[in-house]
Amino acid sequence: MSQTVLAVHNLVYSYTKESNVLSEITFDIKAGDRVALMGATGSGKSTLLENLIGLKQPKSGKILINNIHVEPENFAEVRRHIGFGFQDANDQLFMPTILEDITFGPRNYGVNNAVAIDKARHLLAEFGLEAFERRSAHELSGGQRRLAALAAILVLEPDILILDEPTTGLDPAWRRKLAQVLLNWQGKALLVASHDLHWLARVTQRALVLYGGKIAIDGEIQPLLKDAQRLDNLGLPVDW
Ligand SMILES: Nc1ncnc2c1ncn2[C@@H]1O[C@H](COP(=O)(O)OP(=O)(O)OP(=O)(O)O)[C@@H](O)[C@H]1O
Repeated sequence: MSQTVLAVHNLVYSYTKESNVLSEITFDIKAGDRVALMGATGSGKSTLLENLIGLKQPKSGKILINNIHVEPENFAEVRRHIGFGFQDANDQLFMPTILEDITFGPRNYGVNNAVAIDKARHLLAEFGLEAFERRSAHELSGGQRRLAALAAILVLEPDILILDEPTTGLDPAWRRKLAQVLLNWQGKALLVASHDLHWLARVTQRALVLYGGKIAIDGEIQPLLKDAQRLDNLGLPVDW
């Protein structure tokens, strides 16, 4: 049986004393699982993702990554297992060149510079960005920046990749390119929050849907996306 990479038990989170944004959130993600996190605007997707990586602290409940509690004393260790892509790729690219951005993480973890460069170049070639390695992030298009940020995450070989709205601002060709990159990245766990239902249907197999602060659905994505009425009831009308 596949190893559980992420386990969430009864997570509760609130911004205010009056009400909880998330409650009774329980689910597991195993190695090889490809999971879509869906929900209407304001349903709590980003809040949940930020709890998973320790940027926010739950009011109660447990989060385990590879059996390690996501708690302040373990953050450094836990973050070695997680790759997190922010909504804004600019948050992840800050070095003078893309090559330095991608090698920054491995070098920080003590990987030999030549090995780090080799890995980075391999990813740049896979993503079709090899000609841009000496450019800085602000000299790239939005789509190129997004893939460069993804390369900076994947170079660390995380056990779980967590992405928040990765297709925002991408045209159909770049949405397809991003999907192909993620489909080639097999065997590891993927959790991706998005409003882009058609794109999610190509990249993931399972849907977690947040509604009313809870997980309303945890099941196969394909039948759900064919059920327009159900999606509508969950605040996810199709083709709007
Ligand atoms: N810093 C904050 N203080 C108070 N409430 C907040 C804060 N950040 C978010 N919220 C509220 O928490 C709820 C969940 O927000 P969140 O950003 O997690 O939703 P989301 O599903 O990611 O939305 P979107 O699809 O628009 O990105 C919303 O009602 C939002 O207004």
